[in-house]
Amino acid sequence: MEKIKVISPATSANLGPGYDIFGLALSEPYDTITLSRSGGGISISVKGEGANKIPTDVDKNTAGVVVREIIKDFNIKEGVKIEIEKGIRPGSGLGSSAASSAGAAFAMNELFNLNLSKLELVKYASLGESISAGFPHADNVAPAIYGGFTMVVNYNPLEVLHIPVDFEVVVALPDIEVSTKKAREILPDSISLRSMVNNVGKACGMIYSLFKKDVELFGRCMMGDSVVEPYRSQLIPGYLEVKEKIKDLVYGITISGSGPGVIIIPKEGKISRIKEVLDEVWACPVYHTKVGTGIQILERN
Ligand SMILES: Nc1ncnc2c1ncn2[C@@H]1O[C@H](COP(=O)(O)OP(=O)(O)OP(=O)(O)O)[C@@H](O)[C@H]1O
Ligand SMILES: N[C@@H](CCO)C(=O)O
Repeated sequence: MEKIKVISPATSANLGPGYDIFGLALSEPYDTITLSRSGGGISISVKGEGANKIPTDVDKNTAGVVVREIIKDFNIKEGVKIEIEKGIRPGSGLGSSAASSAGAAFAMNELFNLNLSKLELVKYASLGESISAGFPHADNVAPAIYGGFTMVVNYNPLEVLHIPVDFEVVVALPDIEVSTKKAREILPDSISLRSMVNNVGKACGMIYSLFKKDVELFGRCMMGDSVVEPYRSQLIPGYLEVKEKIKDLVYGITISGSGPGVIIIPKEGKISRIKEVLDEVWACPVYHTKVGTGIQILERN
């Protein structure tokens, strides 16, 4: 194989109480990533949403870092041309940086027949997250690779659990820039025992709800985070207003990843009213989508 083209989806990390643990793959938006074997070295081109804000330097681009590390570890003698078409705006809270790193890891595995497991792909992909977030958090790259709902239950050694799920979500992307690095820096180093008990309880409720297919329980527990949302909501003007205005139209709403994206679990028949509220407050892009199945191959030749 000389060339492979994949689509790598947006993901929503944390989902309220599952900070750095829970993640959900979305069906859209997504990045399209093409890797081709080339004579030597690594080259990167980026076009699409927010391309002007994304470095093409191998050591600063999340896909570049992943390709560089795989080439080194597998002693690959060829070069790789990376073409990224961004469908996910960077700094969105929708796993824009993760979509590129996960897509690159997945495509390298196919292009060079490396036979890496999904867990190994997550390990490589999370190296890309180190440069965008300052920490190799895997809660966006895991759902991009596995699809559905994922839990990073341990970081060292890495352990990822996966539950395939299928429900509708609405994602709003206000025109506000929040960098993951900054949104991590404002969080406290320690929390009270009471907050810990609250968040663990809500996280347990969410996992149980997936086995019971109880989307109401999922959304209600997702809104129960008492640790992260109180800090990060300050970085997203309009968030608390939207939350109050749509509370009767949704099963749940929370900040997606580090924001400013917001993930909403809508009640049946309420989508158009939800969109009206989002339009009144933010007049921003809104995706009515559903949980996705992760990275897909578009072409290989
Ligand atoms: N291929 C890439 N795609 C997107 N962002 C990239 C890429 N390579 C490097 N970056 C950098 O990563 C940063 C964006 O990552 P950040 O984690 O802040 O946003 P995000 O991935 O959309 O959000 P989140 O991780 O909260 O879901 C930007 O500074 C951007 O320049
Ligand atoms: N868990 C990470 C996800 C970033 O998308 C954070 O919230 O900082």
